[in-house]
Amino acid sequence: MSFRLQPTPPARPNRCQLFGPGSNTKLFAKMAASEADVINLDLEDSVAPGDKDAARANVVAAIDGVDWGKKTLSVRINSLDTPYWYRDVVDLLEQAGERLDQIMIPKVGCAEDVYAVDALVTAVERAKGRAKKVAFEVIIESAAGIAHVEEIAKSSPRLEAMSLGAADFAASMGMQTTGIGGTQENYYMLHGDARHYSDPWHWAQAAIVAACRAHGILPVDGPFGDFSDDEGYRAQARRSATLGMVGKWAIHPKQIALANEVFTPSEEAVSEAREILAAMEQAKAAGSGATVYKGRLVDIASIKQAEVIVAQAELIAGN
Ligand SMILES: C[C@@H](C(=O)SCCNC(=O)CCNC(=O)[C@H](O)C(C)(C)COP(=O)(O)OP(=O)(O)OC[C@H]1O[C@@H](n2cnc3c(N)ncnc32)[C@H](O)[C@@H]1OP(=O)(O)O)[C@H](O)C(=O)O
Ligand SMILES: [Mg+2]
Repeated sequence: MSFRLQPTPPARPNRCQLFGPGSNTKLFAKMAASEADVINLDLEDSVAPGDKDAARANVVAAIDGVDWGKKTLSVRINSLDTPYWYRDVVDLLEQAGERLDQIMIPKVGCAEDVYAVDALVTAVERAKGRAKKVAFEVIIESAAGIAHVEEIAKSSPRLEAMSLGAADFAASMGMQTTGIGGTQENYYMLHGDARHYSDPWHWAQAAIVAACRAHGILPVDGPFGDFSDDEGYRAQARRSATLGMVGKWAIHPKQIALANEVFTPSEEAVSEAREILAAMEQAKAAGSGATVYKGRLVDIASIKQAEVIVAQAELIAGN
């Protein structure tokens, strides 16, 4: 470990972020009753330009009018290249109560984007005497966003989470696809006659995870558009979890259980992690820094790996 210790991310469950358009009030109670850890009420791309004002008013009313239980409640504002975002921020913080936990800033391209929202949020919070500081989450979904991912990750003490937005990211990168996440038919290696599919999202996800882990932010995988494809969602989510992401978006209620399943460590994984910790306790008592567990090496680094699994399980069990 560096002399500068790796900061700890917020200790709250973030296995599934369920989205719903702010213009569709019929969904709000269903979202609140769901098993998602985080709710994202959307003012951005799922809301048509003509519905922006009504959606904003719906969301302001729903923040206090709906019982969101223990969920993290987040509102996605419009991006900084639109005329809508400042009104989103001002109305949310002037008119909604303190139940609002988080603002999601989409299409962040540089640290200054977050700085601008922070300045406005801070001014309105002070003017209104709001006791609770609202947190931020950002979406990396452009070439600029991924190029500046580390400076974005350290852009504000309000920042708690960062997601990959596969659709806008693909468009910004000029990728030849209309799919939102998942396997891409033309992204393969040929070995003889066999096609071996690679993951075109992998490098961006890995960059996000590294930036987040370096700065104490939760890395989250974004949407998977084909909500009729459970196995495709599961496979994408498993890759994300293996890389170090803590959760994934759901754009349909079908996807909530899938996310919760993948991002909750299995009983088997937790008991194996506890066995590794016990084996290392014995090794340490015997004056050794390494031992053999089920025929494989475990050492002091294995303690930290096992602690990640146990900590994830305890965090979820405690909520
Ligand atoms: C890609 C970029 C993004 O911006 S993703 C995030 C923004 N998108 C959204 O917020 C879309 C959210 N989803 C929906 O609006 C809908 O799910 C839908 C339009 C995709 C489908 O709705 P539909 O009603 O047709 O679906 P049904 O199968 O009939 O619904 C069954 C049942 O579930 C209820 N339902 C539907 N959606 C939700 C929801 N989001 N939350 C809670 N409940 C929901 C529905 O009302 C039905 O209920 P019932 O009638 O059975 O009581 C990204 O930025 C990028 O760039 O990548
Ligand atoms: Mg987007």
